[in-house]
Amino acid sequence: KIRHYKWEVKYEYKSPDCHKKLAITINGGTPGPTIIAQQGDTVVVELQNGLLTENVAIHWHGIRQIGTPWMDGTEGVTQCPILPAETFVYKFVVDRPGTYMYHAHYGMQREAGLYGAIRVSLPDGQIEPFSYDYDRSIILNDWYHKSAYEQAVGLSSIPFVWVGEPQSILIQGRGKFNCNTSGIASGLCNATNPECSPYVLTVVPGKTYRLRIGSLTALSALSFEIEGHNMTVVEADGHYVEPFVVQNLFIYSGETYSVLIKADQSPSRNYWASAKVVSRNSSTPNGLAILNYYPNHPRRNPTASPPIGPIWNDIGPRLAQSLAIKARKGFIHTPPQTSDRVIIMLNTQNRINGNVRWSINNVSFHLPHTPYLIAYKHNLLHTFEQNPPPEGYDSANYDIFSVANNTNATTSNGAYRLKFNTTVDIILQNANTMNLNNSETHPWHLHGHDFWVLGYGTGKFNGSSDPKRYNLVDPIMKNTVAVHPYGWTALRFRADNPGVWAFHCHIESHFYMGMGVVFEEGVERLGKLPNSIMGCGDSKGHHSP
Ligand SMILES: O=C1O[C@H]([C@@H](O)CO)C(O)=C1O
Repeated sequence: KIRHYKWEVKYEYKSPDCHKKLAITINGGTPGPTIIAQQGDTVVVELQNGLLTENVAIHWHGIRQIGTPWMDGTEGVTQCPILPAETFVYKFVVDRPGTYMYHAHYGMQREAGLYGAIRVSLPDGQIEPFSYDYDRSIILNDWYHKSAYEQAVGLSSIPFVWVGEPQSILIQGRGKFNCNTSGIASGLCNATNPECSPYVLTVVPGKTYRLRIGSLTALSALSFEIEGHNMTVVEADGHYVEPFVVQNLFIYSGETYSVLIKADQSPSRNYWASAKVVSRNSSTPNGLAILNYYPNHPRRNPTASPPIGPIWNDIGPRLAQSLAIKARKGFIHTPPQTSDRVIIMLNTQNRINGNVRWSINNVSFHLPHTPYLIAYKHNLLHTFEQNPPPEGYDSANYDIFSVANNTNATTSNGAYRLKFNTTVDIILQNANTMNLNNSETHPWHLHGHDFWVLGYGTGKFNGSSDPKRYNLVDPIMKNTVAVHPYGWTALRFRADNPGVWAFHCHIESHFYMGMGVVFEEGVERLGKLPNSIMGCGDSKGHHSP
């Protein structure tokens, strides 16, 4: 089946947390429309750029784009940006059931509100390996009052201006900023605006709900919980999870989960759902929504106070949850038992030419003006640096626990070229930031593939002993995974999808500050590129014959 959507993207005044802001909307909304499709369907999105003076590009997060790498929506990697007043047609197949998302992938536009959910159901006649009565989705986000543009300029200025903690946490596009905060001009914040009334999930007592939860936060790692209700985790990034029960779900930007919730508490009242910032010492108030037990009034506040949530700096339970996520029995994709190449990626914060940047093996990434996909396919290799980034770092002499100088750090747009159909291991190694005793959580997202999560560890990865502890039996496959503070995460994937693919920290400001890399694989196998992705940089006039 073809699922056809017509979207207009434009700026509008919105008050998702009661505070008025220019937000980027799709057909008038943020979040935008949910794409609902069935496995094997073709999704067609006719996107009209109604922003007056800004380009745009939309990435279909978690969709592998097999055979359509030019539809990945990553500006500078897979396409030229879409100019104002132009229409670009995205067309791709959703080949796996599960919970996915879409969002802007140009500059820092995602955090202006350009995002939404994709839900892919099983083909007719097939059933999920778990049962539920109703299917619902929410996206968690954090929200800033400053524009994405102002933030981006601050991040690349000298002196550096950090974006700081978000003003609000949004649950399905709704949050609550305290309008009585000093310094808020009158008329800018209205606590009774219906746009910022909390999101309400109405449940029928006794029924079981599949709640699909995605996070597209710009910065925050979150803990999500529903007062008095356990959640059974059954899906992660489109893959079935061997079920386990949690009271709170840790979720990092770019991840999706499905949890089962049974409405088995007293039906005499409503309950709070809460999303709290963890991993950063944040002053952002928890995002709140209402679990409404029918027939209580949906707007009646729960009688109890909202759950407080876990302590922000306790890594233990977050690591424990990461380790608990395994592929579901009967749905295990066994990984290749060995790999052809191992790339170790040291994640550091550095100062380069006076700018605060993030680097991988001391190389901070920046996007070229000619998208890589076009450059490789049309042999425009002069458009980016041909020197590939390093395969590792001097681990014997590097102390990940101290503030390092990294005076040799540079910026580059060189790419890793992967031999087609080989197996690649990536070890993401975390380290101290430029601040004493500080290491952050980074959710890394890979375009075009799902990877196996082979293991996590604390401290420095040991290349001879740690691989012996890899889970090669039932590892989960994901497209986004957390690297915990001072820890490492090991991934494995098959370079079997011809194209050029970004791999980056999903924190919007961190990618903007250079925290990413690009992989090329099998571009020579691709047919002619569509003309619609061309037109910028040296791809001008390079229309396919
Ligand atoms: O990239 C970042 O910069 C700040 C801080 O390290 C410097 O102000 C921060 O918390 C980040 O995640």
